[in-house]
Amino acid sequence: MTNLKSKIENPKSVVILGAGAWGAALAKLAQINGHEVRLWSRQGFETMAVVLKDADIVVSAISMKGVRDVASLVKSCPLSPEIIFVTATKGLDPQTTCTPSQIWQTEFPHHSVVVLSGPNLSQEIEEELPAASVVASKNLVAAHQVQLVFSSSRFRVYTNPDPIGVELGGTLKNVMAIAAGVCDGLHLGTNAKAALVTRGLMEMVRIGQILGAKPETFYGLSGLGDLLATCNSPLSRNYQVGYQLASGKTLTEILNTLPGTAEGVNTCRVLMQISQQQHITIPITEQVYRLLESEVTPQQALDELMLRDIKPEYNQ
Ligand SMILES: NC(=O)C1=CN([C@@H]2O[C@H](COP(=O)(O)OP(=O)(O)OC[C@H]3O[C@@H](n4cnc5c(N)ncnc54)[C@H](OP(=O)(O)O)[C@@H]3O)[C@@H](O)[C@H]2O)C=CC1
Ligand SMILES: O=C(CO)COP(=O)(O)O
Repeated sequence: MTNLKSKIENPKSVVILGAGAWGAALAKLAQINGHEVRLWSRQGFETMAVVLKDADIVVSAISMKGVRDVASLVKSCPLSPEIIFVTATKGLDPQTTCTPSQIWQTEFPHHSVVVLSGPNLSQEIEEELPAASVVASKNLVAAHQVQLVFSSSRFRVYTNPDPIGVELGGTLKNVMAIAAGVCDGLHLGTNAKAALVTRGLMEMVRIGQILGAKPETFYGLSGLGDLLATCNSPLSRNYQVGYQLASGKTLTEILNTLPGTAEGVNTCRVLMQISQQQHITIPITEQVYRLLESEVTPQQALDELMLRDIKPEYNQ
């Protein structure tokens, strides 16, 4: 355990890849802790090689669609063997169904890869409101290094030894946040929302276990915590997608005006591929998918869920 009140004795050189909402918020968190921070964006003037020079920690806050390209660009640059990679992306690769950390680990098999995920709506972090998050890795020494970089009196960071569970918690909840937005957009009430989020969590655990996550991880900050944040906040872009679908807008109209990325849209499609390959029952995800594909209306999606076969709460 480390006493945070002691001043930072070992400032790191931190590179943040992606200058979107989350990259900018993470850069600010590391900067206020006294670390040297450089932000890379594909729209910036500095080359990746220049930005990465002497980096200790490289944080990817790129949206899922750019992760593969950015990881191979990083691979083409000279790198210290000591660099720790941190991934903060909450998505799944449509081509391979891999998580972002699996992509980074495959590209950099000799480096430590740490997942950072939690209930962290970037606007609240920018407003300096208190929040907590999780850093997870097979290498807990590396996770602790990253914990030190970001921990402060307003950002409390925990370590966790289940990177795939922590990563999937943050990724799968985006689909549930779309469903929660629909629920609120249809004014279905608090009971309906509680049922949706609870059954959604069970669905997340079911998928997560098959993909190698520990069930208990989903009851922590990166699972239940992020589910509560994004299913209840209009700041969540995924929630906004659902809310606006319920108000009759098309997905194209919504995405054209949405500020930033709603990863749940792509994640939902990838989860349908996974559920077909692995025969996993994911009724809520399936209805969100059908809604996104305009195969059902919000009301029809609700009816489909309510009229499924009745069954015991556990061991469906
Ligand atoms: N915002 C939030 O509250 C949180 C977001 N996240 C996750 O972080 C990730 C980023 O989210 P957020 O910052 O909000 O999204 P934004 O849409 O604000 O930013 C996305 C970033 O990814 C970059 N990017 C996208 N495609 C490429 C590409 N092909 N090559 C290089 N860069 C690319 C964008 O660059 P450009 O600007 O040039 O398009 C931009 O810097 C998502 O996976 C999200 O789920 C996680 C926790 C909190
Ligand atoms: O992941 C997030 C908060 O933890 C951000 O949610 P959205 O991507 O839905 O805005």
